[in-house]
Amino acid sequence: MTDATDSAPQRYIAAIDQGTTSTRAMIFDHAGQVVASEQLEHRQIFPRAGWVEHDPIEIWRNTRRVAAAVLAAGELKPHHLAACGITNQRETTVVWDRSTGKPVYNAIVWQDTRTDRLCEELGGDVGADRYRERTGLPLSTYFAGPKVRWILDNVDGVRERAERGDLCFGTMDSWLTWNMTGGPDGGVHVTDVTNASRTMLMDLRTLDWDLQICEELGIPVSMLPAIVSSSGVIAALRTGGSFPDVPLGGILGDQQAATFGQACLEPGEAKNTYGTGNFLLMNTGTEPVFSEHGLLTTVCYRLGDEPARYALEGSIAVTGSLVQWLRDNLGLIPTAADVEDLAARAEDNGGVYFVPAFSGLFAPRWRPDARGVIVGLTRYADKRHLARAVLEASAYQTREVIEAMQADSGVALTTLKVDGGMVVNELLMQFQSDILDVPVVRPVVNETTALGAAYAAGLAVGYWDSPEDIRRNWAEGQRWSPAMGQDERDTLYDGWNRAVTHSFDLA
Ligand SMILES: Nc1ncnc2c1ncn2[C@@H]1O[C@H](COP(=O)(O)OP(=O)(O)O)[C@@H](O)[C@H]1O
Ligand SMILES: O=P(O)(O)OC[C@H](O)CO
Repeated sequence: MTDATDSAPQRYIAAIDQGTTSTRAMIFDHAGQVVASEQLEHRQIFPRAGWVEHDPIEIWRNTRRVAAAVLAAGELKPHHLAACGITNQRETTVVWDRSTGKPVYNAIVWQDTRTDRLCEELGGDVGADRYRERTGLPLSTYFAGPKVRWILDNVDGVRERAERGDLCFGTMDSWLTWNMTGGPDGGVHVTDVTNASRTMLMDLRTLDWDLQICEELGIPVSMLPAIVSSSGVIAALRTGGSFPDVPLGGILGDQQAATFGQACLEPGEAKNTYGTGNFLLMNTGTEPVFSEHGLLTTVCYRLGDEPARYALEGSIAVTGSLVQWLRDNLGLIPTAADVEDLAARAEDNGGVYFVPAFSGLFAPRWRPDARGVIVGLTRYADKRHLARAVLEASAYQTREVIEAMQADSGVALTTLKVDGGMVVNELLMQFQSDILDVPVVRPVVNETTALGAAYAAGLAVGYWDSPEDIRRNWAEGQRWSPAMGQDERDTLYDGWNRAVTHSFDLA
């Protein structure tokens, strides 16, 4: 349908990128260029050490606001949108009442470690590796299943309501999809295969819920969403919303969306996203590859009825959020971006290393007993060196994951494609290239997470013809090449590895 007042209306694709730090709404054109973008941060709630929560109502309100604002920013109307996609922070868990839409508890965020004891008990019962063989995931506080169990066990009356069929569980994609397609008035309760693959409840081969694991975790199947492909029209968005009657054509976990948006379409192609955490994913094709070096096996994406594509993933819990900690907890920088100038005022880290094991250590070491440490301090060290150590921590953790990925895949990385909020930091990108000794490449369109969701949605409605359009639209924006001597590289990385050992056994 075109509005008679429009002159040659170009149709566009919208994407909602609901991340750990903020929620964005973006609009893309056929070339994959950003037409408009709006973003709102939400509260990070820390009820006690190791607990991290978000308010689902605040996130839903922010989603509505940025969706309305992005149309206005682009001077567009909803009928200009051919489709909308959703991408989201993964594993973060919401349980809500299907008749009122009211969450029974805050969202428990993927960084939260309150389920550590439950994971120990589950591991003791059946052995941690049993979950990995079926779900591709190690038993860890990171994943949604144990978080659902915590809510059922610890929020009064919730288990009874769940067993009556009154409650819905979902990750952020489900929560937003349900609300955006009508909520209590007909909202659809779905999740896509990539998000389902982060719950520790889905069988990687059948792409369906593993009823035995659901039973072991005491999670009623009635509260689980239906699992859908990452690309395919799911429903029309609610008539009274910001994008009325626009087809919802794609859903992907944000790291899978970034992998898709970076055109990692063939086995061996990989990207690293520098966001609240860092997430390195390598496409491994239509067969899951199981890691021997501490990486996850996950669904990369599934387009319509095609065979799913799988990925090896290295998940790092704390990278960009360490910069937030420097800003919010220590007050050393007014904005996240200021960390670069502060770090640049020191020529090196002065021997200081910061191991940000705030949620334990994820890939490749998986040490839930670890906690954050700063080592190597002398009277010489000051806030400049601390800022540098904060940035270097992202680069060292990324090198650990890449070494594991190369060992698992047998594929030596020749260049690292990067994206996410931290990659505007040129000092970090140069250091990353130095410490890896490979070039680091940032695309012209850095918002590859939202772009990946837009591509999934656009493919579902024929706005783009094939994923090859993604490859054609991908363009190199900036490249950093190694400029560090091998001796310095080895000295720094040895210092990091020694520092990490001091973070163990502190939980
Ligand atoms: N110039 C910068 N240097 C380093 N970190 C930055 C910079 N700008 C933003 N960040 C960090 O990037 C993160 C936000 O990145 P983003 O990809 O939007 O996160 P998410 O998708 O997890 O919400 C924040 O943790 C912030 O501290
Ligand atoms: O919100 P991001 O971009 O940091 O991504 C968080 C991941 O999805 C957690 O698995």
